[in-house]
Amino acid sequence: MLKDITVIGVPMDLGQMRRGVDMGPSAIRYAGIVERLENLDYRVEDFGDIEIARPEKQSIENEGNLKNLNGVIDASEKLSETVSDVITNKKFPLVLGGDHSIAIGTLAGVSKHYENLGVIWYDAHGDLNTADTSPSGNIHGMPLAVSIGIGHEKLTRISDYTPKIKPENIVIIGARSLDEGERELIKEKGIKVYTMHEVDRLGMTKVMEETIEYLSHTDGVHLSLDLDGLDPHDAPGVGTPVLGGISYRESHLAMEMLAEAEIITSAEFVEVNPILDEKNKTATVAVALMGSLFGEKLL
Ligand SMILES: NC(=[NH2+])NCCC[C@H](N)C(=O)O
Ligand SMILES: [Mn+2]
Ligand SMILES: [Mn+2]
Repeated sequence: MLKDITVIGVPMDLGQMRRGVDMGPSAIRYAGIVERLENLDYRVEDFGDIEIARPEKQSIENEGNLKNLNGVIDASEKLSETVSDVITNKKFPLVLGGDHSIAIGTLAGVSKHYENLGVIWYDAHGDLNTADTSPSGNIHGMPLAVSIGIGHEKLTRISDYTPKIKPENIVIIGARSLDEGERELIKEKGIKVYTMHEVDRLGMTKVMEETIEYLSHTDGVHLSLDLDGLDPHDAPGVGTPVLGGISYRESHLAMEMLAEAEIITSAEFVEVNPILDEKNKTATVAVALMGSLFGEKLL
């Protein structure tokens, strides 16, 4: 892994309707992310936050079934450029959300730099909806579809190219809530998914061994970790919690195995909502997982 990390905050809340997720980056910084990584001998630079339009200032514009479309597009373009610059400067981009719609911008910035980018989508959800299939109109339920080139043109063409990633380079881990259209897309595109059934049945060790093997032909791997992939008992501060999730321990194991395999080239941790949290527990869990991802060990 690169020895230089740039932390980028994205106080995005336009991709869903619950207030508070814009404070995610602050909560993660408060939980000590910079110090944690510095203690592992990384040089860490905090870029600060990407500016997000506040709905109070600009009228909430819905286009079809896409809430706050223009605000999400603006932020995605800015984030894409910032992430791309970080990679050009040979630094590891570590993006802190914010709701999961930010993955549209992150992947737009990352994928330019790889021929064959792999993506690990650690999440209770597939985030594979489009305006037509989404039950909510919330764009945080759409970023993975957008990144394979499916959805509104203004979203799929962020940074002027599409698609960002190939369906066969994606592994979803922790899924337990999929909408009908998402199931169809998964089947149609043959996307690799480890639902909670497989996590239980195989155990996290096997799931990660297989994931690492499955992505071995890629030239970079982006980790997009939605804190709601974890069980709400361990990560209560999320906007769309789903019971029966991945445990804190399994998640540490997953991060440790990724660290050992040395395959992760960019990462984002999303959906931390301090208003819904218990004493910053979810941000603290996020920071602990980032510690493991970057090689923290007990002995
Ligand atoms: N990133 C997330 N937490 N996504 C939740 C999506 C929930 C639901 N599938 C929707 O489209 O609205
Ligand atoms: Mn989710
Ligand atoms: Mn998600």
